[in-house]
Amino acid sequence: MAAFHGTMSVNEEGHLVIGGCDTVELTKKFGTPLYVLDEQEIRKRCRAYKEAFKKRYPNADVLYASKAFISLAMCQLVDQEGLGLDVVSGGEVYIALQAGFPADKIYVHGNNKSKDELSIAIDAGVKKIVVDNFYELDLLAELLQHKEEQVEILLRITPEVEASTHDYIQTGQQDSKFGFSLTDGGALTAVKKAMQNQRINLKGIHCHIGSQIFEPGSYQATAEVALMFFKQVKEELGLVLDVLNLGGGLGIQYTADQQPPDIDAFVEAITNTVISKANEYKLPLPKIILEPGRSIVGEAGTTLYTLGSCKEIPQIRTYVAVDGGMPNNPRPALYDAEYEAMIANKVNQEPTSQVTIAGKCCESGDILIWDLPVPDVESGDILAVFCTGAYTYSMSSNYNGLPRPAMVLVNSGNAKLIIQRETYKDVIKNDLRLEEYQVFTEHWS
Ligand SMILES: Cc1ncc(COP(=O)(O)O)c(C=O)c1O
Ligand SMILES: N[C@@H](CCCC[NH3+])C(=O)O
Repeated sequence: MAAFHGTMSVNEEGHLVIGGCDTVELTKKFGTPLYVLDEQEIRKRCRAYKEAFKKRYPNADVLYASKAFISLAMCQLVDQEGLGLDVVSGGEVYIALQAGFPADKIYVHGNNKSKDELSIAIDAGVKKIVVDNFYELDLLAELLQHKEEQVEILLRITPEVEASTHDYIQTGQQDSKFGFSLTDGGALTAVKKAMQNQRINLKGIHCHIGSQIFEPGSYQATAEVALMFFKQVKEELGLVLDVLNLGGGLGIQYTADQQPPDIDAFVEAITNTVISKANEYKLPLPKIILEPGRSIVGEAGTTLYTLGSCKEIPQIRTYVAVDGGMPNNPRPALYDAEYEAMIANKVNQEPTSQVTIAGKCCESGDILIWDLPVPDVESGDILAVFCTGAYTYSMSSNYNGLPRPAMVLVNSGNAKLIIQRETYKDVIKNDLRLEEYQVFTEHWS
């Protein structure tokens, strides 16, 4: 049987319970597919990061990487827990500000920020920018000529550390679209350029080596590279950098065979390396920033689906389809991501067979789980897919005209609807009819 996560348990009816809520009852009230977020689990993980630093390295900030999952309620929750926010687009800045997230705790990332995105952020009081490339440095300089403000920046460098994870989510290797290169001197040139601009306050360096990573050693290697660069900047340019942001990326336990380090051990490994290397290079201890996404929200999420059609191919395979699929969770199709799941209304029943869980899209690749052990199943049963809090809703689409599911935040027997289910009307809310298009062309001529 798949292992429980967070506050999960089973009740007398043999139903899966999350945050004190019977998941079968949740589906009756809110329909399926339904994303369920375990509030206590999210808060616990935010606190674990904060605590891990507080007891051994207080000069640290933890930012939640909102790309994993952002919504108004999630921003509020993260703010209540005292974390900052990593955003990656004008849209994410907008959501954060609409949620009332403090602008001075937001960091703007991205490898191709537009002038508008930068300008809107700065005007709204968001003044911490992680600069990725020379184009952006020039854009920023141009923008700041017409503004009063000074901005704080970190320069993203490519540490040339290859983390062990799926190729699509590795970002620290030399051949990567992200960051200034160390080997061709680009990173040092960027520092010089930033130092020449009075409106730019260069605080430090950012590195992010990828996502769903289990080895603290990859972070230790990254910290070593970054601090070596701090040393070079100090020796060659006389500038002492204050901030080292080592990105996000700590992995989670999607399946029983995956063993991520716990948050405390992960932070300990990083702080030990930073302390020892800073001492070795005679540098003051920098502020450390981490920006976890998946390890905050991933295991806290469960997606509930209703089982529908079934196709049995004797001696080969049985496909059972759910009422969602790749539009709500594109990760299996994109990365061959594996998930564990159980039948939420038959938790105590022993498996009798294996079935393959298919989505409802017109794609053979729309398979959520291959060969899942299940008890006897029938249409109408509820499937709970675990660890779907990160990179599911945030990467969802309306493919095949499917409305996005609703989301509830559960805690102590209460379920709060934090994202409404899209309607068919929502699916066409931006569409215009041909005659409306005519109106636009007349406008331009
Ligand atoms: C710059 C940056 N920071 C933080 C994150 C968050 O990563 P994760 O969700 O794996 O913690 C990402 C995504 O990989 C990222 O690109
Ligand atoms: N979207 C990826 C992770 C990329 C993280 C963003 N840099 C995933 O679902 O695993």
